[in-house]
Amino acid sequence: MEFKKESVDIKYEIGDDIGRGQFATVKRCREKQTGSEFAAKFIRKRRGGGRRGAKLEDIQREIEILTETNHRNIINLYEVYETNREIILILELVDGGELFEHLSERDKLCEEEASSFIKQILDGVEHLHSKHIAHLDLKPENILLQDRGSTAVKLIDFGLSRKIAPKQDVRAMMGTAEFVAPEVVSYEPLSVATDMWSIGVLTYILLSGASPFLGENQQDTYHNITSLNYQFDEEYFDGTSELAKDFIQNLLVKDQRKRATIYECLKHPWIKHYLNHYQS
Ligand SMILES: COc1cc(-c2ccc3ncc(-c4cccc([C@@H](O)NCCN(C)C)c4)n3n2)ccc1O
Repeated sequence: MEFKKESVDIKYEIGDDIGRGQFATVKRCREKQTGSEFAAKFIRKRRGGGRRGAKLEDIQREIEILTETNHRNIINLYEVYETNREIILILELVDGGELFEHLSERDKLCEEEASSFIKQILDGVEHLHSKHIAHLDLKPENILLQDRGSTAVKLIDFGLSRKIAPKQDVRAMMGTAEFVAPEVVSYEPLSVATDMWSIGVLTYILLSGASPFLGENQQDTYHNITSLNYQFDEEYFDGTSELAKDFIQNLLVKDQRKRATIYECLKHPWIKHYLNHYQS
C-alpha cells in the first residue's frame, strides 16, 4: 500500500481521541466528501537513535499484515499517510467499545454468549493462522465490538503481530503479562500456538470474570504461567459446564506442540454445540 504524502486533513476531518497505544493515538475521523466515519491511528516514527517512537519496520509489518488480511472479525485498513514525524493509518471505525467493557456491565457472561464471542475470535484468528500470521497480543482491549449493543467482534492492534512460517525461530519478550504464553515468559520460540494460549486465558475470564494467572506482581504472574498454576475455583466456576472447562484445558497447555490448534478449537463441541443456539 502506498504511503500518501499529502496532508490527511485535506480528505479527513480529525476528531476526538478514542484510544492510545504506546507510540500511537487513535482518533475518530470523518471523510469530508462522504461524511463516512473512520478511525485514524497516528503512529510516531522513531527519529535518529532515540527510543521514542515506533520503528519503521514494525509499522510496516503491521501495515503488511493489515493489507494481507480480509475478514469480518479483523479490522480493515483503507489508507496510509506519512509525514516526517508520523505514519497515519486510516482504519474501519469500531464503535462498540472493548468486549470487556461490555463484560464489566455483566460481571460474567452466560456460556452461550461467551461461546459466541469466542467463536468470532476463533474465526478471525483462523484467518490469521491460515496465513501463518500470529497476532501475539490477544487481550481484552484488542477485542472490540462493532457497535453499541452489537455482538459483532473485531480484532485490532497488530503492532506486535508477526508472520511466523512453520519451524521459523521467532523469539520476543512482549505482550501483556496476564495473557502471555509460557514460551514468551521463557523467551523460547513463538508460533501461532502462542495465540491459542491467550484464547484460553480470554475464555477463562469471559466465563468467570477472574484472571487465571494474575499474581500480586508481574513476577508472580510469570511464575503462575510457567508453573501452570491455575484452577477452576468453585467460587467462579460453579455451574460452568465440563465442556467449557475442557475447551480451556486444551489451550492452557505448556508444550505448545500439544496445545489445541485453531482448527481443533473450531471443532470443539463447546463451540459447535452452542453454534446452533446463538448465531453471532
Ligand atoms: C491501538 O492500535 C490499533 C487500533 C486500531 C483500531 C481500529 C479501529 C478502531 N475503532 C476504535 C478503536 C479503538 C482503539 C482503542 C481503544 C478503543 C476504545 O474502545 N477503548 C475505549 C477506552 N476504554 C478504556 C474506555 C477503540 N479502534 N482501534 C487498529 C489497529 C491498531 O494497531
